[in-house]
Amino acid sequence: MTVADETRVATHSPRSADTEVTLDVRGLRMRYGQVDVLDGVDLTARRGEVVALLGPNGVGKTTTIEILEGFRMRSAGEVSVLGVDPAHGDEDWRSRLGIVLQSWRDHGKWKVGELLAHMGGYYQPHSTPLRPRPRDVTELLARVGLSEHAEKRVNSLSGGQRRRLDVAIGIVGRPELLFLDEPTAGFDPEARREFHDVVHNLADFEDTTILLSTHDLDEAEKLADRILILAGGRIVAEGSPDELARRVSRESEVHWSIDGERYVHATSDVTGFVRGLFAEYGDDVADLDIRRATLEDTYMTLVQRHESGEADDIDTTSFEEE
Ligand SMILES: Nc1ncnc2c1ncn2[C@@H]1O[C@H](COP(=O)(O)OP(=O)(O)OP(=O)(O)O)[C@@H](O)[C@H]1O
Repeated sequence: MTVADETRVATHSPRSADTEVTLDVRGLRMRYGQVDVLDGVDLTARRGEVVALLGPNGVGKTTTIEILEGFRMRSAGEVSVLGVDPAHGDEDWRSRLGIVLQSWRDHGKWKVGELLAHMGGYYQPHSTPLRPRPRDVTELLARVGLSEHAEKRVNSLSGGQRRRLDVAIGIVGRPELLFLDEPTAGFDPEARREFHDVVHNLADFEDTTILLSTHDLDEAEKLADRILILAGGRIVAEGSPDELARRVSRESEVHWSIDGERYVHATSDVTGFVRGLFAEYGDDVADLDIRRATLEDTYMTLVQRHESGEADDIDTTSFEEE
């Protein structure tokens, strides 16, 4: 398995407006008892796009994903997943989805390789020339870093290895659309990096659409073309990490030093400021560093704004202008 280049930050090209929409959700509502957990969620994803769903604990991320997977009936709203309403999805539709649940504790006595071959068997009748199904087990084990564990029983795997197997099960059928619910919980840094490589490859080379929920903002920033923040039952912000950062603060911090003395200046015109700095001090400028609000800063600000009731309108311009 190749080691991922962690400097790569969702660099695959943005999907154009005419790229096929694989996920389309309008006014999704979910009520548990007297509580409206989802209160009008709108979201869209295009083929090959990686979309990250962020939000505080208990906000309804898993509920949303389970509705899209067809595992949970919604209270109201329109939902189209690969052109089908999940409430009426048949076997053929299901074979086009890949699912990595938050926890999957079955099949403990199976050997890893055997389990993947068994699971893969379900997809064989749904193989197409464009998407040969299932994936080759040896290739799949290598891809998720489990080659050495093919003969081990599932219940003897570590937590992180088990999670890698969950990912392998999710992609054995070469899905067009992959749902990942907190996929890297329990991963060590190396496994996380390798997993990110797997996701980039799926999106870039196989045009797989990916919807993932995560609490790891660094992971969201590395993987996602677009980030959705769910709060109070709705998507309160969406956009690329940069677009979201600009919503919170249009200013970036420029740090530099001259003759060992350190300076910092906040500006919304970084290019103009830096040009002026070099025009004035030339080669004396050292340690130049430009810092924009991190996704964590942005996320905290947007969620707190929402919780304090001063939420602004959803900014969907990035998506509509594509
Ligand atoms: N079957 C159910 N019956 C009643 N309430 C439920 C049910 N499933 C979930 N809930 C409630 O709905 C809310 C949303 O839960 P959900 O698991 O979708 O949140 P989440 O955003 O995925 O949370 P986390 O980040 O902690 O995984 C929670 O308050 C939860 O307690």
